[in-house]
Amino acid sequence: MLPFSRVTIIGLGLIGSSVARAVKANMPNIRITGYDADAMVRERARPMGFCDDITDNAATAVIDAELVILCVPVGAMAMVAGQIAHDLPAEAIISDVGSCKQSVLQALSSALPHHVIIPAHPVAGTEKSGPEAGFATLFKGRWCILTPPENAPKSAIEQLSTFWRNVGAEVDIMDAKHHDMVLAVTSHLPHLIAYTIVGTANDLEEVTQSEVIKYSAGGFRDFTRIAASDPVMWRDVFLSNKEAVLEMLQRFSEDLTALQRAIRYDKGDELESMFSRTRNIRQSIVEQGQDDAAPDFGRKH
Ligand SMILES: NC(=O)c1ccc[n+]([C@@H]2O[C@H](COP(=O)([O-])OP(=O)(O)OC[C@H]3O[C@@H](n4cnc5c(N)ncnc54)[C@H](O)[C@@H]3O)[C@@H](O)[C@H]2O)c1
Ligand SMILES: O=C(O)C(=O)C[C@]1(C(=O)O)C=C[C@@H](O)C=C1
Repeated sequence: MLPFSRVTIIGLGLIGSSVARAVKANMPNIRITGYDADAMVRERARPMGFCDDITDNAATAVIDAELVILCVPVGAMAMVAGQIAHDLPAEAIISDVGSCKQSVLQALSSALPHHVIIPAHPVAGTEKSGPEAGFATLFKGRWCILTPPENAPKSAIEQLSTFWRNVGAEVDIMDAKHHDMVLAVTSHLPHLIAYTIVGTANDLEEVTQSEVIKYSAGGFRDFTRIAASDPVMWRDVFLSNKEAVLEMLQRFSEDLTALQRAIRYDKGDELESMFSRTRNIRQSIVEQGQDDAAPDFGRKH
C-alpha cells in the first residue's frame, strides 16, 4: 500500500531532487509535483524527469497534494509556508527535511496553524548542491528523524514513517529540542570546525595557497570536503540552531583549552589517554554496524 498518491516537493536541490528520485525508484505510482523559486533550477530539473510536473509558483504546486515536503534552506521555510497557506488542502500533511527542527516547527505552526505538521530530518547528504547532485539511493540505510508535535495524529506519523522507510531510511522519532541538541554536536559543530580550519590554513601568511593544496592529504582533505558545503544552507543552520550550537561550542573550546594546556606542559599521559578514549568511541561506532569506509559512514547497515 502506498502511503500517499500525490506528493509535492518544494525546493529541487540536492535533497529535494534526491527525495523525488527515490520516490520514482521505490514508489513509481506516486505522482510528484515540484517547484523551486529559482527559474534556472526549474528549467534544469524539467528534463531530468524526477517530477511528473514542475509548476512556476509554489501555490499551484500544492493544490491537490496529500503530502508536501519543504526542501529549502531552514531560513526560507516560513516564507514558503506563507506562500502555500491559502491553497494547501485542509487534509494535507506538511513536512520538511531541514537540518534543525525547533525553528522549522515554529515557522510552520504559525503559518499553517490548522494543518497536520510533521517535521523530518533525513540525516544524509553531501557537500554538493542543486538538482544535478541528487541521487535515488541517498537515504538508503540512513536515519530519518521525525519530530512531530505532541498533537500530531498517530496515523499521519505512521504514513510519513512508511514513506521514509519505502525510500530506504530507518525512522526514529524525537522531540525537536532534543534533535537540535544531538545534531548540534554530531553535525553542526563538525561543520563549524571544518569551516574554521580550512579558513585558518588559507589565511596563514607563512604557508602559500599552493602548499595548502599540494600537501592537503588525509585529515585536512576530509575537512575541505565538509567546508565546501552550501554557504546559504549552513548560514541558516547556525542562525536557527544558535542556542544548542553555542552550548556545544562552549564545551568544545573548554576541552580544546585542556588539550592546549596538556601540550604546553608536556602532559603526554593526558594526551594519550584522551586519544585512546576517542579511538574507542570510533571503534564502538564501527562495531554498531556503521561502516568503516568514509562514504558509507553513518549508515545504519
Ligand atoms: N545538504 C545536506 O547534506 C542536507 C542533508 C539533510 C538535510 N538538509 C536540509 O535540506 C534542505 C535543502 O538543502 P539542499 O542541500 O537540498 O540545498 P540545495 O541548495 O541543493 O537546494 C535548495 C533549493 O531550494 C531552493 N529554494 C530556496 N529558497 C526557496 C524558496 N523560498 N522557495 C522555493 N525554493 C527555494 C533553491 O533554489 C535550491 O534549489 C535544507 O533545509 C538543509 O538544511 C541538507
Ligand atoms: O556527509 C555530508 O556531507 C554531510 O554533511 C551530511 C550531513 C551531516 O552532517 O551528516 C549534513 C547536514 C545534514 O542535515 C545531514 C547530514
